[in-house]
Amino acid sequence: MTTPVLDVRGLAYAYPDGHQALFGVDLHVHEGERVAMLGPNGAGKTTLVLHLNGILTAGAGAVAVSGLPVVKEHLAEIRRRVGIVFQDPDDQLFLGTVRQDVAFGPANLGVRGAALERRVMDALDRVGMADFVDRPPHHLSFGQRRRVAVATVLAMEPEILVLDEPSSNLDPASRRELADILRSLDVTVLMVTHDLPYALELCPRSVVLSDGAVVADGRTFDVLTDEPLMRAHRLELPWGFDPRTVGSLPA
Ligand SMILES: Nc1ncnc2c1ncn2[C@@H]1O[C@H](COP(=O)(O)OP(=O)(O)OP(=O)(O)O)[C@@H](O)[C@H]1O
Repeated sequence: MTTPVLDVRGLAYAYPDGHQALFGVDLHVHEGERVAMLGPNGAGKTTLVLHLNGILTAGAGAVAVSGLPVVKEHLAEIRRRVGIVFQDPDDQLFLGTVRQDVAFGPANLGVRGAALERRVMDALDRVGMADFVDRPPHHLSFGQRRRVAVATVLAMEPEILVLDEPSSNLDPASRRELADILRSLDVTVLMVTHDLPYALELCPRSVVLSDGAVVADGRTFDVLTDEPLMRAHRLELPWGFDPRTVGSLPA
């Protein structure tokens, strides 16, 4: 078996106020997988994500990315390997033009000149935003800003792309277009979402986190059709949506 791109073992974490948010989480994601992380509000999904690039430090257990432990001395390399797209694109776009925002990360890694411009244009091409390179991000629509936020992360050439609620606040066409983009990327994906049809459409595998622990890990179709599991962990399909009539991706 190859080394997982993402290897989370026995991860436990309590916030400084004493609230225990994670209890011994295990999660292994291999190269090229697209995995959805599902779970009710307060399950610990964001807390887990914040451990993946060292924003939070494990209380117990360990996280490694392609074999490299997420610890203080490796943070710069870990942050190159793990690209996190946060729910609000405005957390990631703060410069005057789309070009500057997408160039920011690779420029910090020392990429310069034509190589930097290539990285920027490649990343924008992959999200269909190359025509917007000279525009101020704050003049773009929310959906366009989310795509640029994805490009800022792709420009770092990460080994794993972590997305927090990628479909939230998108209109149906933008939601579908982003799904097409995510499917076309040749990168390992971990996607936190409450949008269960999106998980089914994009991710062959889903992990369910509830009360800080993994309670299911398997084919998305199997998870979404396990009614007792769904009920026990407050997961609800949209009214009228039946995974059986949509089919599923191969595991
Ligand atoms: N800074 C904090 N200090 C104390 N407790 C916190 C803090 N941030 C989150 N928590 C608690 O930790 C638990 C897990 O929160 P987390 O944000 O990871 O859940 P989540 O699964 O991402 O939820 P959601 O689906 O609502 O985004 C919750 O009970 C939450 O109240």
